[in-house]
Amino acid sequence: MVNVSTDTWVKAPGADKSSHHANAKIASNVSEVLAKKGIERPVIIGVAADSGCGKSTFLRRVTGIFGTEVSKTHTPVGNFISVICLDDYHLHDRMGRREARVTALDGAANNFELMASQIQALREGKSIMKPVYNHETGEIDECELVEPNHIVVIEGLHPMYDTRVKKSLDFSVYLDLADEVKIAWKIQRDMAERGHSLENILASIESRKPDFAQFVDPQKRDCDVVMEILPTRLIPDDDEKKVLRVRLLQDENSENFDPIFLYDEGSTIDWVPCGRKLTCSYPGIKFHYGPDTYYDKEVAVFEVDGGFEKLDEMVYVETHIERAGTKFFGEITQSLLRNPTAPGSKNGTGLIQVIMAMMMRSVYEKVTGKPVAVSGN
Ligand SMILES: Nc1ncnc2c1ncn2[C@@H]1O[C@H](COP(=O)(O)OP(=O)(O)OP(=O)(O)O)[C@@H](O)[C@H]1O
Ligand SMILES: O=C(CO)[C@H](O)[C@H](O)COP(=O)(O)O
Repeated sequence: MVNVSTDTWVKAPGADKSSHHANAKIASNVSEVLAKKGIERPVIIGVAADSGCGKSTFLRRVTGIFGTEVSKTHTPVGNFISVICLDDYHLHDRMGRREARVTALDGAANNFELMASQIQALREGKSIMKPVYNHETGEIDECELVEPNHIVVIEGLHPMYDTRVKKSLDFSVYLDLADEVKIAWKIQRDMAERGHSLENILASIESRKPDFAQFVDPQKRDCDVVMEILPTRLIPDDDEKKVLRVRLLQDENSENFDPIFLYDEGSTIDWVPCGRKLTCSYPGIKFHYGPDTYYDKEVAVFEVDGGFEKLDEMVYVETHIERAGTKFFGEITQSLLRNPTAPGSKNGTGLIQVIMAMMMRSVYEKVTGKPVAVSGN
């Protein structure tokens, strides 16, 4: 642990943009953590999505792939990955935003100067004293120490919005939910877990739409992978939005990763594996793989529409998924089995989240040249 008192600290650029951030600091030299943890160069990964779109669920699935616990906390939980919630760079507290009549999604309501200087500092191996946005109170709490780690995930509304922050990323992910799915998940969460009323939830989603469209949604056009979560095409008008069609859009020309493919790279395949080797209940499951264009980019699409019943049978599907970066036979299936009750374990969201977690591992290994120890085989 870096001894905060001995480190020499300098005020972080952007700290003067808000009184809440006045104590934000950056260590003036590379922290001892790098040597002690054997960190070559911290790998920075951005995960962008609106509130309630599954970022935490995805990052919990990253558990086990790296052999450590990863949760939405502000200090390194495991010995490998740290997660920073970018809400911590809100310029105002909740009351301040109400008075300024601005939403948290608005670029002007976030301190990108501070975000860029601190994420770059972590990438250079320096520790930072970072503000903390408290969602319980809506206030901005005292700064806390965040040390560099092998992987630093920055997740939230704007990881790819500011060009300086975007340039610091080694891998970028966007979770793109269709409105009807986002509403279904928000209702499920904000009513069940946060006691909100249906009308408040719907009003909140509506009020956020203009700023979401202007400041958050455009990030999906230029990132390494997009996970689209849409209503199924296997049945018409699925009111509950329980059956999902999930598409992984993979940039074919990304610097740090190679897209996965089904069977034969570059081909176009529709595959319905239900039958003797994969137990499906209505409406079953359908895979698609093939080339497409996405905002003038060439992408390789891996799509899963529907769901499956028995997690262990996924090993049959896994044998036909190529270049997923697995380290032993059945690793994707084992990772699903590690979290059998996690949301989406029996549909494309769980499967593709595990695949993206393995992409994160492959990016780390490519950038650092260091293999990640395999856990759990
Ligand atoms: N694949 C899934 N299938 C069904 N429900 C899901 C799935 N992933 C997440 N959810 C549900 O959606 C809600 C939000 O998920 P989660 O907390 O992971 O999102 P988040 O982006 O981290 O939210 P926030 O930014 O508000 O903290 C939760 O109720 C969760 O159970
Ligand atoms: O879009 C969000 C990202 O999570 C939140 O609404 C934003 O961070 C403000 O949080 P709160 O509503 O708790 O004040």
